Amino acid sequence: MESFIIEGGHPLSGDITPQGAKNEALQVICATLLTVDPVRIKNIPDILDVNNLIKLLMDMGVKVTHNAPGDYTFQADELNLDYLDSLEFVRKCSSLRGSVLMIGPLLGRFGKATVAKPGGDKIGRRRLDTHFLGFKSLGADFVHDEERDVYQIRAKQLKGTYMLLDEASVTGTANIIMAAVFAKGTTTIYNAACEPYLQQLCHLLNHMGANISGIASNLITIVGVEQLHGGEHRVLPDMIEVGSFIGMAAMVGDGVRIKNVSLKNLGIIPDAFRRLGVRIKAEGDDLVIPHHSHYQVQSFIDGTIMTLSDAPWPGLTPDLLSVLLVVATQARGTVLIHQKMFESRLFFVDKLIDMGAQIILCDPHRAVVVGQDHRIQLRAGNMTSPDIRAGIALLIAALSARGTSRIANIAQIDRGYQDIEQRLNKLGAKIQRVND
Ligand SMILES: CC(=O)N[C@H]1[C@@H](OP(=O)(O)OP(=O)(O)OC[C@H]2O[C@@H](n3ccc(=O)[nH]c3=O)[C@H](O)[C@@H]2O)O[C@H](CO)[C@@H](O)[C@@H]1O
Ligand SMILES: C=C(OP(=O)(O)O)C(=O)O
Repeated sequence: MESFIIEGGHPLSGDITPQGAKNEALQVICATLLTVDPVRIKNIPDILDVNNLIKLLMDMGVKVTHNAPGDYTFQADELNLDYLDSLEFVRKCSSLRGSVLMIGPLLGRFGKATVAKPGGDKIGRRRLDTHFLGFKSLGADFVHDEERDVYQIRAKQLKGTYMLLDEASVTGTANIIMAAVFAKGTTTIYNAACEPYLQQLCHLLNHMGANISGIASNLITIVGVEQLHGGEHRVLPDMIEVGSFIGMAAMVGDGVRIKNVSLKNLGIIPDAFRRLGVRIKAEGDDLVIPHHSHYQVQSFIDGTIMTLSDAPWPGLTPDLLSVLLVVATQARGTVLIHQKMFESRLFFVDKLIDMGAQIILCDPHRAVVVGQDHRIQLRAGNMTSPDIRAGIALLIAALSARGTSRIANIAQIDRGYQDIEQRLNKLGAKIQRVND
C-alpha cells in the first residue's frame, strides 16, 4: 500500500495537459473484442483501471502491441473462451468496474459471456439491471451459477428490437450497443446515455463497419451487420481530470493553463465551476484559470441558495461533485451539493470537517457547504482515500491546507489519474509517494 505526503500551501502555476479519458478508454478497448482485425487506439491513459483491463484482455488471448506511450494495437483473433469460465477470470473482474464492458462484445460476437460481480468504486449500489434487461430484450438467457456466483449469458442469435431503458446507464448503454451491432434487424434504444464517451464508442464502431445512428441523442438506432473490421481511434481528453484541475487551480492556483481540453466535449462542467464564482477563460482549446483571492458563489435568479446536483449527460457528471464540494469550502457563500445518483460518495466530508471545513452532511445524498472565503485555511490531516474522486478531492484539500497531510490508499487515486504527483509537482506542488 502507498500513501501521499503533501506539504500544503504551495501555489500551483504553469501548464498541464489532461490524460486520455479513463471511462472512454474502458469502452473502446472492449470494443476491440468485436473483430478479428487489429484496432489501434491512441491516447490511452496509463492508469491502474485501464492497465488492469488490458491485462485481462491479454489473459483472454487478445494480442496487444504497445506502439508508443498511450498507443496500443489490439487484435482479438484467437481468444481463449474457456478462460471466461475460470475462477481467476471471476476474481480479476471483481476488482475492476470496466470488466463489465466486455459482456456486450462477447455476447454479440460469440453468443456467450460470463458476468462476475464487477468491482470499481464503493460509492453505493452499482446495479446492472439496465445491462441485463437490455441483453434480455435482444433475446439472451441468463443462468445463475451458484457455485461460482456468476451469471452465464447465452444467445443463439440476438434479434434487434425496441427497448426503453429503465435508466440512462452509461456502461449499460455501451454494453447494449456493442451486443446489438451483430443482432439481426434493427435495435432502437430509447433513454440511452449519450455522453461524449458513448458518442466516441459509436463513432469507432461505425468506423469499423457498424451502422449506428442517433449518436449524441438518447434515441440510438443500430442496424445489425454481419461483421466488423479493424480501425483506428483517438481517446478524448479526460473531462473529469479537466474538472479536477479546474478545481485545483481555483483553490491553490497562481495561474494555471489546462491545455487541449476538447472544450466542446466538456458540456456544462466549466459552468458548474463558474457557479461557485471560479473564473475560467477559454483560449482556443485551452482553459486558463487565474489566481483567485476570492470566488463568490452565485445564487439562483430567484435568490435561493445555489445547488449543484448530478444528472445524466448533458447534466453534470456525478464524478465531479466531490471536487466541486472541496472548492466550495473556500468560496464566499453557501452551496448545497446534491449527489443524486450514488449514496455513499459524500461520506468523505468527515475528513474535510476534521480539516476545519464548514459542512453539514444532511443525509447520504446532500451536503451544505458554508464557504470560508479564505478567512480560515484548512488544517492538514491524516486521511484515507475512500474512492477515486473523493481521493482527488482530498488531495486538493491537502494542497491548500496549512501543514503536512497524509493520504493513504492512494491506489484509489491511481485508478484514474496518471502520474498525478509528478504532474502536480511540476506545477509547484510538494507531494511525495511513500510505502506504508
Ligand atoms: C466506467 C464508467 O464509465 N463509470 C462511470 C459510469 O458508471 P456506470 O455506467 O456504472 O453508472 P450508471 O450510469 O449505470 O449509473 C450510475 C448510478 O446512477 C444511478 N442513475 C443512473 C442514471 C439515471 O438516470 N439515474 C440514476 O439514478 C444508477 O442507478 C447508478 O447507481 O457512469 C457513472 C455515471 O455517470 C459514472 O459515475 C462512472 O464514472
Ligand atoms: C465511479 C468511477 O469509476 P468506476 O465506474 O470505474 O467505479 C469514476 O470514475 O468516478
